[in-house]
Amino acid sequence: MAVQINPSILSADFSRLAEEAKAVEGADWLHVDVMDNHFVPNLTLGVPIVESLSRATDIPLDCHLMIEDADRWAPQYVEAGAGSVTFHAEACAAPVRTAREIRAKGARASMALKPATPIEPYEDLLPELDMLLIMTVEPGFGGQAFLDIMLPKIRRTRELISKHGLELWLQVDGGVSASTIERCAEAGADVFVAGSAVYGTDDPAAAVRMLRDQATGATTAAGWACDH
Ligand SMILES: O=C(CO)[C@H](O)[C@H](O)COP(=O)(O)O
Repeated sequence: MAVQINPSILSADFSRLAEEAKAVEGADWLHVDVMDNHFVPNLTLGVPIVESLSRATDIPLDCHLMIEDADRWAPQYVEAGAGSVTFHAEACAAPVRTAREIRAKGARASMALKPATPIEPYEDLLPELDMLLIMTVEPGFGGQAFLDIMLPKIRRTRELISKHGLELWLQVDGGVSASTIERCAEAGADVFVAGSAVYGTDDPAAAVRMLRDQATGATTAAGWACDH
């Protein structure tokens, strides 16, 4: 699979979301950060805004639910127009049932792990998922420094994906920029969320292209791109 770059609207201007979506034309997905001020200490947006945004852009929505009670809410984001819904392992009582519900409603099912949550207890669940998100910052805010200590977890997850022969996408989110994306790609990530590194520039579409070129180069050099 070719690498994918998903700009995070957490760093966009929330009063102009439709225009901000147009500013990243060429991006693979638009990463929508849903925060409830309980699971994370920040509050952003919910179902009605996702519904409006899905009508305002042709870029598919990659909704990252940083909320409690994810089992209850995840299917509603599919109904609101999300093409991919990510729930947190730490906030989901029944990840298999929730992933199956997301898929049954026609979206891609994804699970996220906070930095302190290991991948190993979830190995048997991986076939139920279309994507695994490894947080490379503590979730809640954009503009944080990338956590290098997550690179071994990315490597171990890539090895598990290869071991089981899965078509699972491996996403990283938090502090992904021109100076960190190559390390993530070398470690095995293939879907990259970037907020400030895209929306913090004068030309967000050009930033997407540059990040894509860097990640593609690093993935090819690492030599694992062709086997999945
Ligand atoms: O999920 C998130 C924070 O919880 C954001 O998607 C992430 O932090 C993106 O912002 P940046 O690229 O500036 O780190």
